[in-house]
Amino acid sequence: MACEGVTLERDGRTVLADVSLTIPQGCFVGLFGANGSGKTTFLRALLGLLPPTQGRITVMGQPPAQAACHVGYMPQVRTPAGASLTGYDLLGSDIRGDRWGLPWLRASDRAAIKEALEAVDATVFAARRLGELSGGERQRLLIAQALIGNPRLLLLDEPLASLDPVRMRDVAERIGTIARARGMTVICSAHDLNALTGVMDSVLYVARGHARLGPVDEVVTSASLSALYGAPVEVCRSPSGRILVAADGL
Ligand SMILES: Nc1ncnc2c1ncn2[C@@H]1O[C@H](COP(=O)(O)OP(=O)(O)OP(=O)(O)O)[C@@H](O)[C@H]1O
Repeated sequence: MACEGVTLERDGRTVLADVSLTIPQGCFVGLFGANGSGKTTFLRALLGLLPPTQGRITVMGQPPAQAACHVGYMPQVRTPAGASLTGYDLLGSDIRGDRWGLPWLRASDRAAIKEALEAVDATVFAARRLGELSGGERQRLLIAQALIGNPRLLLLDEPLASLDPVRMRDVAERIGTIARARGMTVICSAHDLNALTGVMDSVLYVARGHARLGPVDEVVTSASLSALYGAPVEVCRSPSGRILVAADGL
């Protein structure tokens, strides 16, 4: 996907200004930035839900709305269907767009559901009602839902929120594995950089209306982030490789 001179506004206020970047197919990008910096706004623009006020976005060479059938999306505000539905109902209704559920699905649809559930290790609770699952378990089902249909571009808005640290790492690695196997591009917003290190190829940082895309070692440095934020940002690495980004307001 590519952005050329893209400006995005919400309610007449500029959120991102004159952003130009290219994400090659198959790249796993971690999307970071403070609250309100424009991560969700950017993802919605890639879905074709928010047209740029300036510039051009292309997804697989097409305008976003035309490419939407190749895009899987897990929104940040998650309101899964009724609490009495099971995970299988959730994923099945997504494929069929109706209320009939798994028994009416084709064998290929069932295989797609099985693969998506296995990808996030959610098979074991997929037959239980959504209302009886923990927040993290429901979250894994929603990631599975976004994987259905074999998207070429997967947009995940804070999929790791409310997962415990071990599960966070596990889910991130599972998404990375399936993305590599399918050659799928992933843009995954998160607040903890360390949850995605080793999985992501690049980081995309957004701040003050600007965006910076590149390898972790180039973008996540004190100099680069201080320039992006327009204020001192300190980046430290622990002996084990964990990255700490510290600044007022981050
Ligand atoms: N529906 C909306 N109408 C008007 N303004 C909005 C709307 N949604 C978001 N905004 C504004 O757009 C800006 C960017 O919000 P956005 O949700 O993209 O940030 P974010 O980086 O995803 O934040 P967070 O980390 O808190 O989820 C914020 O100033 C926010 O108040």
